[in-house]
Amino acid sequence: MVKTDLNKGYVTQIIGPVLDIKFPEGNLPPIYSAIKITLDDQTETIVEVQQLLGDNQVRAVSMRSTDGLKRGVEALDLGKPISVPVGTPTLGRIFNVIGEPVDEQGAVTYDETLPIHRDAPAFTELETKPSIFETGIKVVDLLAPYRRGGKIGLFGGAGVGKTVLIMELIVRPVWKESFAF
Ligand SMILES: Nc1ncnc2c1ncn2[C@@H]1O[C@H](COP(=O)(O)OP(=O)(O)OP(=O)(O)O)[C@@H](O)[C@H]1O
Repeated sequence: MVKTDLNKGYVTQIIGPVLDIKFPEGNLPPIYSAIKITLDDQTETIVEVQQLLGDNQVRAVSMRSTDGLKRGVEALDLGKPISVPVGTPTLGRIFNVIGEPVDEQGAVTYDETLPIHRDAPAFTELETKPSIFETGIKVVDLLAPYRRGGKIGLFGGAGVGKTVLIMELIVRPVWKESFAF
C-alpha cells in the first residue's frame, strides 16, 4: 500500500550499518519499507526496515555507508519497499540495490519500477510453451540451451569461467539487439 501522507521519524541510534528510527505513534512503517534520510549536504541514504522494536521504533539496515549520519536526523518513510527500474531500458545495464545505474553509461529513462521484495510469479502466470533463452553463445545454445523464464545456475571448478559466462549472458542479448547478429 502506498501512503500519501509523508510519515517522518528521526534516527535514535546508529550502530555501524544498522539504524534505529523512531516514528510517531501508530505510524510505524512495515518491515521492508524503504526510508530516505537526507543529510545537510543533500546526500541521500536509503535504509530498509528489518525489525519492529516496539516503542514506535524500527531497526533498519543502510544501503550505503552510514558515515556522516547522526542521531536526531530526520527519516522519511517512502511508504513502499525499495523499488528499482525494470523493462527494456534496463537490459544490459548494471544497477545497485537501490536502482541507480553504476556502469557509468549515463542515466536510464524508464517507465516502470518494481519493488525488490515481491512474490515469484504464480505457476498460472508462467508461459506454458517452453522456449529457448537464446544467448548467442553457440556452445550454450546448441548443447545446453537455457529455458526462457526458468532459473539458471552455473556449476564449475574454481577459475573455469563462471563469472565471464554470467557477464556474457547479461551483455549478449543487448548486443544482439543493437547489432542484429
Ligand atoms: N572462454 C574462455 N576462454 C579463455 N579464458 C577464459 C574463458 N572464460 C574465462 N576465461 C578466463 O579465466 C579466468 C577465470 O574466469 P572467471 O573469473 O570467470 O572464473 P570463475 O569460475 O568465475 O572463477 P571463481 O571460481 O574464482 O569465481 C579469467 O582470467 C578469464 O578471463
